[in-house]
Amino acid sequence: MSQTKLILSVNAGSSSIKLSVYSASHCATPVSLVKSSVSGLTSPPATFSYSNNANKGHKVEDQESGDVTDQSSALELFLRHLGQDESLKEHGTGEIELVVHRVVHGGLFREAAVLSEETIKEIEDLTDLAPLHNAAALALVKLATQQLPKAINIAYFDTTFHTRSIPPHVYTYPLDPEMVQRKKIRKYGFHGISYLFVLKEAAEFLQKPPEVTSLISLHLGSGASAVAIKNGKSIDTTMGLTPLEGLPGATRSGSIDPSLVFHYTSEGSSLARSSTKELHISIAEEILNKRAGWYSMVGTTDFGKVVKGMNGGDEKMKLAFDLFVDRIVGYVGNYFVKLGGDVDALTFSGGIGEKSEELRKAVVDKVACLGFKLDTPASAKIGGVVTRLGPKVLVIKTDEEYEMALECAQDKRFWE
Ligand SMILES: Nc1ncnc2c1ncn2[C@@H]1O[C@H](COP(=O)(O)OP(=O)(O)O)[C@@H](O)[C@H]1O
Ligand SMILES: CC(=O)OP(=O)(O)O
Ligand SMILES: [Mg+2]
Repeated sequence: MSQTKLILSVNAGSSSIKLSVYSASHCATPVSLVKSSVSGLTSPPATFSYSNNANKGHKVEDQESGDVTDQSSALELFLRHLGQDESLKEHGTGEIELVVHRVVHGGLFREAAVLSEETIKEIEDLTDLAPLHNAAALALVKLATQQLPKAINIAYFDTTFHTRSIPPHVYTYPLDPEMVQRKKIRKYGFHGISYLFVLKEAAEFLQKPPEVTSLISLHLGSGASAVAIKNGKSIDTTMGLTPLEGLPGATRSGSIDPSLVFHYTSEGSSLARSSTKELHISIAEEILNKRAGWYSMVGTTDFGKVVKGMNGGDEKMKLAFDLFVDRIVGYVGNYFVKLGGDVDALTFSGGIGEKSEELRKAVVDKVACLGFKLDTPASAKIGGVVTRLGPKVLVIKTDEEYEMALECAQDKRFWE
């Protein structure tokens, strides 16, 4: 029997940070001890929750945390609460030994990477290609290294699930091959940790091995994307070189006519004021990443408020909702064709996918011509990890933190 270790999973999204602690041993299923999150980072004040599964464990429910303004201050708050959580001392050495970080852009890394000076440098070089994510993730790595000095830090990448299998004619952009090669310009794809979790859960639910399971999966959160999974492998996804391509999001435009940039502002290529030493962001990139999406259309990053406003008769909110549905169903149609109609399920995940019955109903109604339908009321309670809403429609509560801990428990590099 191998030793038990405490793993801390750190999932820095664009509007939230999700943190979980697991007790794990090599090749065993990690046991969840603590779940915590800070949400609403783009619509302050942020909300902090902490819950230990043990009866006597530490608990904080939806506490407004005005002084938490970014992912790093969120991790500091979490670590203060973790320090007060006596029950963790009963597991393993009582100290966090492995910290697994979700790093959104992993370029061509083919597997998880132990964070060293060299791998951190490689990730730093990708920072400008995930302007809302990579710099924040690296700041968290630095903080975790300072505050948990004995732990090994490991990066799990959103990109690997896609870069392992998307074929060249899909990942190549029609541009000068010399420049493409030199600048490593290609579709990378993101949300891959979430899609791997969704694939495994959908396959188990459908009682099929993942290797023969085909899905159209939607990850709809602050950042939104879709993927076509053929026999367990990503064959296309909507995000590209950066997480900006494809579907619109809370503050992101998604795909637009590239010429629009030059019409929008004559200073598009100048550096934005928010550029830092670590992150170079042009004015155009700032507008399309941080000042677009439903935030720009209706002034909120919370899609729940978009739905509420629409239901209350607000026409602008309805436009934002309809536009999102339109772009989603366009990709569902596209991927249905790419999968030759061989689709085991259409799955919904992410904050919006898991919580908005209106959005799910609108999407499924529009793709009814492809054979998808709801036979369970759209208002059905979403319980457990997988909820079936129709013959080929599933809601899957994604868990990137668990997926990273599971992969870590299975990787012999961390247990020798
Ligand atoms: N009840 C709800 N209805 C619709 N959308 C919701 C609801 N609750 C939360 N959301 C949306 O989910 C988003 C967060 O999704 P999540 O996947 O957790 O975020 P992130 O992209 O930061 O990882 C929020 O920004 C909000 O737009
Ligand atoms: C890649 C991405 O957009 O991630 P998130 O939705 O967590 O911000
Ligand atoms: Mg997320």
